[in-house]
Amino acid sequence: MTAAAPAIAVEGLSKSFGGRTVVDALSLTVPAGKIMGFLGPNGSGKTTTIRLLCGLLTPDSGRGTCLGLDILTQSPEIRRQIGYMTQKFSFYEDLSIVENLDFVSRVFDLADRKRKVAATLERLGLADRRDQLAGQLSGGWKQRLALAACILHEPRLLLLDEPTAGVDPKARREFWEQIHALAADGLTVLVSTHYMDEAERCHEIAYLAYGRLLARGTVAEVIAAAGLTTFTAQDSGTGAMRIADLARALAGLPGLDLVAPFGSALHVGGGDAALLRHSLAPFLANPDFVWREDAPTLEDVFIHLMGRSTDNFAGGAR
Ligand SMILES: Nc1ncnc2c1ncn2[C@@H]1O[C@H](COP(=O)(O)OP(=O)(O)OP(=O)(O)O)[C@@H](O)[C@H]1O
Repeated sequence: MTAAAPAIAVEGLSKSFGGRTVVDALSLTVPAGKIMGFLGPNGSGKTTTIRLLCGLLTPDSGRGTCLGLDILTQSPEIRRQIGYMTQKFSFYEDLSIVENLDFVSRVFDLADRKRKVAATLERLGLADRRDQLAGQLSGGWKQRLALAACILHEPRLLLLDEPTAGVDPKARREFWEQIHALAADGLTVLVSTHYMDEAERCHEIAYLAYGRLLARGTVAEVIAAAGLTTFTAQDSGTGAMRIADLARALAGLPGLDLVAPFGSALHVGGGDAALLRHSLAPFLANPDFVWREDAPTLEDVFIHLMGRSTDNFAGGAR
C-alpha cells in the first residue's frame, strides 16, 4: 500500500440477517492517517459494517480492501493489522494493568512482548498505574486499558466501536487526545459514536441510517450539504404561549423538517427555505418569542437526516 492509498475502500457492501437488510450497498473510503467518525441511530448498521470491514462477517455482496488487503479473501491478514475495540470488552479484573497487557500479548503470541507492553503503557500514559488492578479502575481508565490492548500489536488501523459510551466528559476528552496522538503517529481510526462533540473531533464523518450512507465529509461539508435553514426561538417571557406550545403548533407544518427543543430554546429548520419561512411567518411575528436565524448545527443536520430517512423507509419491511 502506498502512502496515498486509502486505509479502507469498499463499495456496494450489503448484509442481511433473516431477510432484513442491515447494511445496504454501502460504499466508503477512509483516507490513511485520518480519523473517520461513524454515526447513525441505534441499529443503523455501524457495528455490522465494522465487522464486514475486518472480515468477521462476510458480505452478501460488494467488495473492497482494508489496508490494501481484500476483505473477501484476506481477512486473517487484515485482522493481524487492525485493532478492534468492541462495545463490550473484558479484562481479568483481579490482574493489574500490566498483567492484563502481558496476558493479551501472550494470547497473540507477540514477539518482543516486554518491549511492546512497556511501550504501550508509556504511549497511553498508563505507566504510573501499571500495577493497579483492572477491576479497580474508573470507567475512563478501563477504556484506556482496552485501547492499550488494541494497539499492543502495533496495528495500522483502529476500529473503535463506541469506545467512550458511558464515560464522563473529562475522560472522554482525554481518550480523544489519545486517539489524535495515535492518528498523528500515522494510524487510521474508524470510530463509531453517538456524541456530537466527538463527531466534531473527527477529520471526516460518515452518517448511516437503515444501513445506507446518507452523508459523508468534513463536519462543515456535511452541514453545508444538508441545505438546512434553521431558526432558534426563545421565550420572550411576555406572552401566554410557551416554547412547548410553539413546538406543538409547529410540528407537522409544511416545510418544518426539524422541531427540536434545546434547553429553553427551540430549534426549527427545513430543507425548503421558502416553504419554511412561509409556514413560520405568523410565528415569527408573534411577540411571545424572540427569533434568530442561525447556522445549522451538526445535531440539527442529524435530526433532519434521521427524520428524512424514516420517511424514505417508512412502510417498507426492511
Ligand atoms: N448476527 C445478527 N443476527 C441478526 N441480526 C443482527 C445481527 N447483528 C446485528 N443484527 C441486527 O442488525 C441491525 C444493525 O445492528 P448494528 O449492531 O450493526 O447497528 P449499530 O448501528 O451498530 O447500532 P448501535 O448504535 O445500537 O450499536 C440491528 O437491528 C441488529 O439487531
